[in-house]
Amino acid sequence: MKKGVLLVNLGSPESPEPKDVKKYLGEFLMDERVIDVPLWARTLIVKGIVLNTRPKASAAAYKKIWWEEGSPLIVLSEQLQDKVQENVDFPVALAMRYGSMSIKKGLQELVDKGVDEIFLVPLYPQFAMATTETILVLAEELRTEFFPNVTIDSLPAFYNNPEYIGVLSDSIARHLEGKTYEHLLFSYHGVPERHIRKRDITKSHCTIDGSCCATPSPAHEFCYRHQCLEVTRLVAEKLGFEDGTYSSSFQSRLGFDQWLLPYTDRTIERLGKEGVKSMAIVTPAFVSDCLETLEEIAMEGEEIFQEMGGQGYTTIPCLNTDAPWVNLLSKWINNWATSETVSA
Ligand SMILES: C=CC1=C(C)c2cc3[nH]c(cc4nc(cc5[nH]c(cc1n2)c(C)c5CCC(=O)O)C(CCC(=O)O)=C4C)c(C)c3C=C
Ligand SMILES: [Fe+2]
Ligand SMILES: [Fe+2]
Repeated sequence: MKKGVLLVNLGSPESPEPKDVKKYLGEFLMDERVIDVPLWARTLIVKGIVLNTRPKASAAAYKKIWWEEGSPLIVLSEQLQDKVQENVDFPVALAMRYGSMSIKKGLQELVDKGVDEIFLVPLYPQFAMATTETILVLAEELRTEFFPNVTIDSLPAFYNNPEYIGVLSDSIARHLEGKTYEHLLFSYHGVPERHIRKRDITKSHCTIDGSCCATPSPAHEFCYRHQCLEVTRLVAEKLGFEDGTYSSSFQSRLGFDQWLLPYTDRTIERLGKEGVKSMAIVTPAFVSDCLETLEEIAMEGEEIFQEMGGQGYTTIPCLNTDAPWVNLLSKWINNWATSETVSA
């Protein structure tokens, strides 16, 4: 048996031009785990509405953050892959759930190198139907159809792993050193509330009423909201933050459904209106900086805060290729390779 690793992130358009953004959004949003409505309704929403309106605006946003080497999300994920490869003695491949760097190509690349035991690493600290689940389901479908002789293990969500919380807390503390800030906002990518209810294995726990996520339940294994709020709680505990100096919010909503509250843009607005003069913001649903952190948070967020009278606005980068994060991820991979159990 030969081992190999497949790191998987979300993906980006091929270029920040509207036609490429449209193609990418078409694939992404037609995923039944992202826009989780019947096919006819999804087709109507995505092809009839979103793809006729959004690509132009999204392309303009991508243009603001695009690097000479390409999409920040892809470039940073490739750099992460290279650094992890330096610490691991078997092949480390990289794939994206959407776009040309497909999971099928990633699996094929490993198989071509003689790999038949694969460790699949969704690059998301929290479980969500629209991220981790869609990766795991597609990888298993591809395995069954094209690579039946390969085995696939996967890294579970690591939102509450003490070493991950340590690495994230150290990064936050380092970026806040010497900075003045009155409030630290933990902004997570949002999902429609319906996604949380759908993955409630108890069928009754997730009332999303303010307290369910703080009440222990087996539902939390698949509760994105609980897993996000836990990251905030654990980091705040680790760094000794006082109540009232930090909070959590959810960004990047799409459409008219009820998404997880409170919304990040409204929270930044409220903080500014309430007279907070300086704030910092961290985005722990992402391990690599991307459109949602570099444009929506670092650019739009600052603009909103300043319009409301805020002055100091500090954006904390994602873990990207920080050595402690690279080392921790490499350690989980090497642990998988040497033990029978898979845990983060
Ligand atoms: C971090 C986890 C993510 C979850 C959960 C998630 C859910 C989710 N996203 C959309 C719609 C869009 N997301 C977009 C960009 C985007 N989303 C994530 C991550 C999560 N999404 C990332 C890392 C990115 C950035 C990609 C990049 O190229 O840098 C976009 C595209 C950009 C835009 O037009 O704003 C859309 C659209 C839904 C509907 C959803 C859950 C149902
Ligand atoms: Fe998203
Ligand atoms: Fe909950």
